[in-house]
Amino acid sequence: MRTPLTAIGLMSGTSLDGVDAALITTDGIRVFHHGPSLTVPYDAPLRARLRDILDHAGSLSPDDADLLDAEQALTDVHTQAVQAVRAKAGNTPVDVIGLHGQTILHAPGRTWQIGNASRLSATTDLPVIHDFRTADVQAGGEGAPLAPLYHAALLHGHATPAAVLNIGGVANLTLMTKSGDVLACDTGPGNALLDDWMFRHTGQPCDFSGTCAAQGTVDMDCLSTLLAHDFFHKPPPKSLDRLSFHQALEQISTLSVQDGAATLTAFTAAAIASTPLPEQPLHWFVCGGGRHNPTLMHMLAERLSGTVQPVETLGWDGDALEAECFGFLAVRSLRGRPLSLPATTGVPCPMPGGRLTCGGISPAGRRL
Ligand SMILES: Nc1ncnc2c1ncn2[C@@H]1O[C@H](COP(=O)(O)OP(=O)(O)OP(=O)(O)O)[C@@H](O)[C@H]1O
Ligand SMILES: CC(=O)N[C@H]1[C@@H]2OC[C@@H](O2)[C@@H](O)[C@@H]1O[C@H](C)C(=O)O
Repeated sequence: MRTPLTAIGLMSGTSLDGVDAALITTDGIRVFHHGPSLTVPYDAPLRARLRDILDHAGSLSPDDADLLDAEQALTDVHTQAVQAVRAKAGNTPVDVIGLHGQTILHAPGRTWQIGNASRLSATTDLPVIHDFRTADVQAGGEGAPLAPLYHAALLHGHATPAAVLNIGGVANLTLMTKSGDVLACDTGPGNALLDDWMFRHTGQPCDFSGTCAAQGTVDMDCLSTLLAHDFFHKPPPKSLDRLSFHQALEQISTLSVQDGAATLTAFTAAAIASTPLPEQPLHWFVCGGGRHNPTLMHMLAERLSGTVQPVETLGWDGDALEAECFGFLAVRSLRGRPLSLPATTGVPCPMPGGRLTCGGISPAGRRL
């Protein structure tokens, strides 16, 4: 075992709701301590700017002035998150930051996360590992999902086959088989389509507690149309962009707000349940914001053969898991360990990744 390091992981997810930060102590194989975590929400103007960038990322140049300005604002929220976690942890020494950044585009052969590692390093006086996905994509992988090796580290010693299911803006799963193999993929939409539907029809950011969907009826014809998307004909490993299902809201546009919410919730659940897996999990452990939606959790339990429970039943924090993951991956990156495997991203061989940036700080004397 190599010396454990203390890392702060930072994740700005596809829901664009804010940056999650979490502190962990790990050697990149096992996790020795889960420290505090928190979310710093984006204010409405930053959220709107990020949404606009995401909608136009395909035509943006990396030196676009508005893009760089938004990136700076985004980075400064990340700095606040690091300072807040450090304060919450009693200013315990931290070795490294893992900065995922905000994905603004994800397509075959190209993945783009914004967030200025050099500025973050300078403002926090810490080394930063960032750009986690590029090496995988350049080697021919999907570049996502990257959480599986973290999920597998946490599942170590638990009954298998078991799955960890993250329902964020997009949903992704990790299966650990009976023999301990790890395989993974994005499964389809998570909450993002439902969020967009609710915002369009009610001005609310999401279907709080699934109450709107619970009042509606799933339109089976619309659901079949949604499930006919090409993505569901591809075998895993596979990954998605937040906008991959952008036509869905038009495809259900004639439905009432309640029936639309019910149909989109069923779409997320049915997409997960239809993912082809070599073994059916005995247990599904759910993390990400979707586990706060009882209508979605109920629809999942109806469609899956194993038990469906939030990851809190294992003592994990389902709102901090992705941020923790990028602290874990930062330590793996420093140690040259793979971040992805052929069965998690389709990369031809186990692939290290991430880049170290020390923006003006001296790495001397740091125990990396
Ligand atoms: N109380 C709640 N009731 C219903 N839905 C909720 C609730 N709390 C959170 N959510 C849903 O969870 C979403 C946020 O989930 P999460 O923070 O896991 O996403 P993310 O990390 O941004 O996404 P990704 O994992 O795709 O990067 C919200 O946008 C909302 O749809
Ligand atoms: C390209 C990108 O940012 N993908 C995210 C997104 O959000 C969920 C799902 O789609 C997953 O593939 C990934 O995030 C997690 C942290 C991952 O890489 O495992």
